[in-house]
Amino acid sequence: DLMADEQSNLPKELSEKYMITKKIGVGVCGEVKLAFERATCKKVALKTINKKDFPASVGTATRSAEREIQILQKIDHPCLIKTKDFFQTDDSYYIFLELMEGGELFDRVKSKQQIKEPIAKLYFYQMLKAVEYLHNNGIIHRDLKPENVLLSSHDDVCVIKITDFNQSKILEESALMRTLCGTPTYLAPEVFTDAVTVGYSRAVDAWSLGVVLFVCLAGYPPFYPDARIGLSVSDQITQGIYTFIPSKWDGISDDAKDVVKKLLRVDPNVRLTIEEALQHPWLMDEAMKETAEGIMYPKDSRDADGTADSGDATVASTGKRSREDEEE
Ligand SMILES: NC(=O)c1ccc2nc(-c3ccc(Oc4cccc(O)c4)cc3)[nH]c2c1
Repeated sequence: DLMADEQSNLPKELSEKYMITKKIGVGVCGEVKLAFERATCKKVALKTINKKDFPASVGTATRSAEREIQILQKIDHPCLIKTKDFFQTDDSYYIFLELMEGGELFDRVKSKQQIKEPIAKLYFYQMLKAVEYLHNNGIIHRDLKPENVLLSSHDDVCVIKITDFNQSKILEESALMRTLCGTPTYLAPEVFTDAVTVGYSRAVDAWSLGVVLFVCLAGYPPFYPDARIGLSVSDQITQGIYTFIPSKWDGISDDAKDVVKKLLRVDPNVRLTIEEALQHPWLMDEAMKETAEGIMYPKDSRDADGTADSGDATVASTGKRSREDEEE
């Protein structure tokens, strides 16, 4: 496990409460280790963010770390990772998170080559519900990928949780919104026409979920470096050029392909929103939703009349946010 010196420069109260062992994941901004709470012997994940890792932009690292921590402590949804504990020193943040025994979706797809369609649909439905919750709370994830989708167990049917809010963005009321609330007597026309396209930053999450769904179903990514394509990955993306390789996609339903096509639309204005994806025929599958709701809101958390205690409590206070809730 940890080298003695690493264990030694941890805050004393952290070492007294937890035993840190092996590395289980590496993020862009730090690493994730397996830890045990000494009092309960329960396993937890420890995400360490070193402030000094980006000397040049130490300000940015700290701000994004603080934003990540702010989001982690505010969110409450069965498909979003929860914080268990938190420590800070001059040069690092230590965030204790619930341990997801099934590991990262990335490794699951790698080991299974392709995820069976009904299971991919169960995972995708949970991702949509998690991102719907984030968007309704004015948060854009901006880094959705299989490495940031964790599985609660080794079983196919399990809860998934989205993690890593290091790249996330919190939507604030914008100057444009305040302008549009005023009297437009002296307002130039382009302010109105520009307003039509502002506020689609959340569409990036829909695109990313399209890529994640593609990878789960097909076992290969839609956009990847390949000399035979003759285009850089960024050109493939900006032109929306990808292939449904028949040998991989033959056994997969047309509805599943249709969701992917409508999420991988280059123009964010016509791309499927999270809400529209939840209404797509592929997701109109009561049996799947029954299974999903059953594992997301296990019966012990249900009250007498069997209704689930909604994980969207926070949303109730803020309700739906219009597209205009975007900073410029
Ligand atoms: N990037 C993040 O913000 C983040 C946040 C939390 C994370 N937890 C894991 C993780 C959890 C369990 C894994 O399998 C194991 C490893 C050891 C024991 C075990 O039971 C399961 C692998 C990765 N990866 C994470 C990444």
